[in-house]
Amino acid sequence: MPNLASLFLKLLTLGCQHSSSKTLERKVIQVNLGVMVSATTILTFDFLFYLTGNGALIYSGLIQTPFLLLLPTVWWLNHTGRLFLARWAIFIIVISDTTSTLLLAQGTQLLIHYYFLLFAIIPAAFFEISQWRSSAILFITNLSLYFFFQLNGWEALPEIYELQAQQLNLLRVIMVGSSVFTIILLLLISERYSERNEIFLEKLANTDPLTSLNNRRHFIDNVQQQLAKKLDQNLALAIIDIDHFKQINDTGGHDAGDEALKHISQILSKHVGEKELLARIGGEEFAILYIESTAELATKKGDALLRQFENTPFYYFEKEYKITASIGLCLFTGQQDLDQVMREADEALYQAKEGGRNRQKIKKIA
Ligand SMILES: Nc1nc2c(ncn2[C@@H]2O[C@H](COP(=O)(O)OP(=O)(O)OP(=O)(O)O)[C@@H](O)[C@H]2O)c(=O)[nH]1
Repeated sequence: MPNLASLFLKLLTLGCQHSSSKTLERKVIQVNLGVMVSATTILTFDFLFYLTGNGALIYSGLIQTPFLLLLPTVWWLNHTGRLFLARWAIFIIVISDTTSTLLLAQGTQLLIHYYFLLFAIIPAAFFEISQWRSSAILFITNLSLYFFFQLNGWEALPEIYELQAQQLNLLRVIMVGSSVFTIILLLLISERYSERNEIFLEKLANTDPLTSLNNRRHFIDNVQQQLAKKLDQNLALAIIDIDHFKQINDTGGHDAGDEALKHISQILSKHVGEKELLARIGGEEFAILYIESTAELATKKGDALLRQFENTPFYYFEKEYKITASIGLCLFTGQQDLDQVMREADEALYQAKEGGRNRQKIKKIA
């Protein structure tokens, strides 16, 4: 079973490695899925035709065999990076398949010409906006084919007229239903992919790429949201600045500095509670918003953090780097301007640095 699932996933994503964007990747997946849906539809109808025992329908199923065998070439084209050709290939195959079956066996009796409506709509999803000419050609061709057969009809092989009315109706319903199902499936994939892309882009816009912590902008947005929750709160904003960070870069190189920042981020992530907000707001500067925090609680937390830094040295290529930090803390109630709170915390941080580093200073604004 897991092998089947991984095979399905492999076939679905064939060619994605050649896609230059998430949108193109989605289209490649839709084309690959189109191959699966087309093959399943052909095989299902072949089976149903076999069940009816009607010779003309069984013959119409046989006519489809070469097209069924051609479908994997679409996967092969995607796999080899010929994404544009693959999209044309799937349409040429399914249009030829439908037309041959209609002309040589089924006529318009089973409503197979309704598929032309499906083939007219889908190119808009399969091709990119810049390839609108392909979408337009396929749209006009398929719509013309649909109108032609809808208005003029086409005679089926005589044996098809021997089908019972009930059988014929059932096959018609399945034929139209499968077109609608295909459209819904492709729409769902499109929606799911767009949703995933939005989440991905949002994360990218909100996160610091080096440490994966929230960035400054996202931190400020989150704090503003916290302030909007209620008027009077006990909040504390801490700005944490690593002491003499430049020395790590100077001694171990920029890469050592980067690794040290990751190490520091891990300590900070473990330190903050579930509801507290943490971010990297500058090069070697971090911020925490403590919620429901008195002066005593915030001081305790700050002290614990300073000890944690001291007790967790950073190693890079077996060299030990002692890490200490200075903290500027501002206690506030949520009714003040955030810029003012940040300025006060910065001022407290400056005092902590001036006072000899590896310490915290507290300010309170009412
Ligand atoms: N490796 C690395 N270094 C960074 C990054 N961002 C900032 N820095 C470095 O951090 C150092 C900050 O130096 P300063 O602002 O002089 O402060 P400091 O050396 O930490 O000293 P004090 O803050 O005064 O204790 C600079 O050398 C920056 O190049 C980064 O993303 N990666």
